[in-house]
This record gives sequence, structure tokens and C-alpha cells, in this order.
Amino acid sequence: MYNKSVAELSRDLESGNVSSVELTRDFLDRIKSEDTKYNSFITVSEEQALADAKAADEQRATGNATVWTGVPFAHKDLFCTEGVATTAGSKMLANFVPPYDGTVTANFRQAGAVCLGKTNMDEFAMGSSNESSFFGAVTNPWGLSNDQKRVPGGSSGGSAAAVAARLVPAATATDTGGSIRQPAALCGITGLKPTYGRVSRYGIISFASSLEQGGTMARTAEDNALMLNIMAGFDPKDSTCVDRAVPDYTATLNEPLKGLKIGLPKEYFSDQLSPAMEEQVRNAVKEYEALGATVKEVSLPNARLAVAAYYVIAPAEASANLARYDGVRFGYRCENPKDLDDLYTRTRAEGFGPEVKRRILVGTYALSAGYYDAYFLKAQKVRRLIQQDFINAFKEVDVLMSPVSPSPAFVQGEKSSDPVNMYLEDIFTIAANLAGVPAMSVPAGFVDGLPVGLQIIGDYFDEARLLNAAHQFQQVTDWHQALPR
Ligand SMILES: NC(=O)C[C@H](N)C(=O)O
Repeated sequence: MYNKSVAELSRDLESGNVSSVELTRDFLDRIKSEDTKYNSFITVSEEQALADAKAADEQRATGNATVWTGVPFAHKDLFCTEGVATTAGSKMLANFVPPYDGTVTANFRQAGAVCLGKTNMDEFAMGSSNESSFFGAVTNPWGLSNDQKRVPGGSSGGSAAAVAARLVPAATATDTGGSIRQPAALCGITGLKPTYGRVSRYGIISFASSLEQGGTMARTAEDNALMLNIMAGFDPKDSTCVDRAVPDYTATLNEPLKGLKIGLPKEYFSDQLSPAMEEQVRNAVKEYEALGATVKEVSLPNARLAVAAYYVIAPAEASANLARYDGVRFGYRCENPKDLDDLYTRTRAEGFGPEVKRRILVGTYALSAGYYDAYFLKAQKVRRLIQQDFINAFKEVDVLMSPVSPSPAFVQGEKSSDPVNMYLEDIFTIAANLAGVPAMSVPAGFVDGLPVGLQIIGDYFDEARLLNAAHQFQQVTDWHQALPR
């Protein structure tokens, strides 16, 4: 049962092979017995899940079921869930129970899906290893047999580890600079960051508003399509959400790839990429050629500036977004403040972890009057150039393919004392966020027994094509089915 996809579980529910209550109990039991190894959940909402499963079974009995009715899944702990703690992986929000559902949360609820709980993540989505979580690091299900605990990537490491370890068939995630694609790659699952504006951000705890986007994680491309079908769409509660028709993302999965034009950005096959990783990515591209695609080299000349621009823009936006955590309205409050200044200072000093503080300081500096032009404005100009690079590339090709991360899952602690080294994990993923284009990670092989991801980047709102390309690849490969060892 645990190995089944959302599509398969949905068919089992439809045929009456299993009830949602049985399925939900099974997955909850599995989380209880297995997650001690991974720490992929912050909260397991057992009671609520069983009540929702019962309601889903009743709904199905009336003949009014959706594909999702009764199917278990999990939310990254950044998505506000009414009545269930939503912590953003931070001490600051450790006791925050939202009085409302975010739009994505409401969409899953409306479709009848059963949320089993909230997954672990880097604090406020800042990190590439899940080690900055107030609730402890997450362990990658891969590589455990070597006795060395490896990171699952981040910031959506809990979602990725839970899906890889078969604790849930699917989980929501968010991606600001690589937070869906890098953990998906490191855990050997499939993940999609949609176009900026495709999915409502209402009720997602904000880190960098102009970059982040809610997205999907599951083992198959088909399941990612099923998730996006209920996540995408206009929302008047999010002014950055685009009013544009939502296709059925499953409808085009089986289109043949003959004639698909693939571009390989030469900047993404640099010496930062290990030769063994490069070989896996190039082998995956060969599979596409066998499926009828054509391949050519393209250039994203400004891609090398992406990490530098991101680490000005994202902290700047974070410093503004996180100003609201002041101990007054909600979240953590320090004990016995002397006065208002003391309340602000100690609440923030005690409530935030080191990486979040680093970014607030960097962001505040970059936005301050004397430095605004030199850093923030300059970074915005670079961002525009990077966007233009993608626009130019998509005049020549349909999709871009590249590695997701420079190396496979690293050992816990290896990069903790070197923030810049950690930031370089996103060297191939960040440009897509700066430009706002959609991008996926698809399992494409192994290096030293650890999963490798293929990144597929698309033009604006071309998610259906990405999912089609990933699905066709998964019909001729079985990397996405491999069991962690
Ligand atoms: N949030 C993300 O997309 C992760 C990125 N590594 C960051 O720390 O900003």
C-alpha cells in the first residue's frame, strides 16, 4: 500500500478495495513506527485526519467523490491550517495555531484529501539542508545503511523525506530559491515549482514574497499533476496570483515527445558540477533523444550572478516580512519584558535562530538608505537581465535541462559552519525563481548510491509541458520507483 501512488490509491478507494479510514490508519501507523528515523513530521494530526477520512468515506458513498477524496497527504509546515499548529520550523511560531486555512490548504480540504500532518522544514524556509529547523534536523532516507546520516536538502526536506520514505504519497512544499527541487533531487522524488503567480500564496507564511511559490512533491509526475490540478488558480486574496485558465495537467501527460526542443544551458554544466553527476544528467538527456527530442546548447549569460542577486533580494524581503514577529500580536513572547524595547529585542533574539538572524541583518543592511542603490537596486537590475536570458532561451527551445544540485545529499553538519557553501547548493535552481519560470526535479539516476535529479525548466505557465516531459521519461525509466536503502 505504501508504495502506491496517489493515482493508484485513488483507484483503490473508488473500487472499494480500501476505505479512507483504513488507508489513513495504515499511514499513521507507519509514520509512528518509521519517522523516529527521519524526523520528517513536526505535527501529526491523527484525530483530525481520522475524522476527515471518515467524512471522505461518507462523501464517496454518496457518489460525489473527486480524485482526492480520502487520499492521505501532508502539508509543509509553512501552509496555514486552521486549528493545527503551523510553525514554519521556528521557535517564534512553535505555539501558533492559525485561526484560518490558507487557499492551498482550503483547496485540498475541498477536494476531500486527508492531511496527516505538517512536515519539518528549515526555519522560515531558509536553508538547503533542513538543519536550521527548531524541531531538529531531518534525516534523508537514502544512505542510512552507511551509518552516516545525510541531509534531505531544504527547505522542504521534511516533505521530501516523508514522500521518499513512503510515509505519505504526496506533500505540499514551497520553493523560493530551490526549496522544492533540491530536496526532491536529494531524496529521489519528483517535485515541481510552478510559475510565480500560478498558485496562491495566501496563507503561506512569507519569507521572500517576490520569489516564493507553493508547489508539489510526490514520487511520480502524474501525482504532481494531480496536485497542481487542485492547487493552481486565481485567488483574489493574493494580489500576485495570476488570473489565467487552469488546464487539466493530467490531460497532456501522454503526448509523445517527438520534436521537443531541449536546450542545455552551458553555464549549468560548469566545473562546479561533479563529473559523476554530469554523467547521470547527460544520460537522462540521451533518453529524451531516444524519445524523439532534439538537443542543443544554449546560454544563460547572467546565470552566474543569480546566487549573488538572490542573497540580496531574498534577505531584503525577509527582513521586511519577518518584522511582524515582535511579541505583541502572536507568536513567541519573551518572559517579563522590562519595557517595549526589551520586549521587541529579547523576543526576536530568543525566537529566531542564527540563519534567520543572519538574513534579517543582511537584508536590513541592503535596504538601508546609504546602501540601497549599491545592493538592492543593483540586484534588481541583475534580476531583470536573468529574466531576459530565459525569455531569449525560450525563443529557441521548449524546455531547458540541467542538474538540480552540484552534488548528491551531503553528510549532516558538513556545511553548517559555512553559509556561502550552503548557499551554493542552489547555484542551478535560483535563476528560475528570479525569473519566475516553472521548474521541476525528476529522479534521473544515482551517484554513490544517492539519488540525482534532472532539472527541467519551462517557459511561463508551461507546467503542462514539464509534467508531460517528466511523465514520458518515467514511462521508460524507473529511478522514481527506487526504494531508499
Ligand atoms: N527557500 C529556499 O528556496 C531555499 C534556499 N536554499 C534558501 O535558503 O533561501
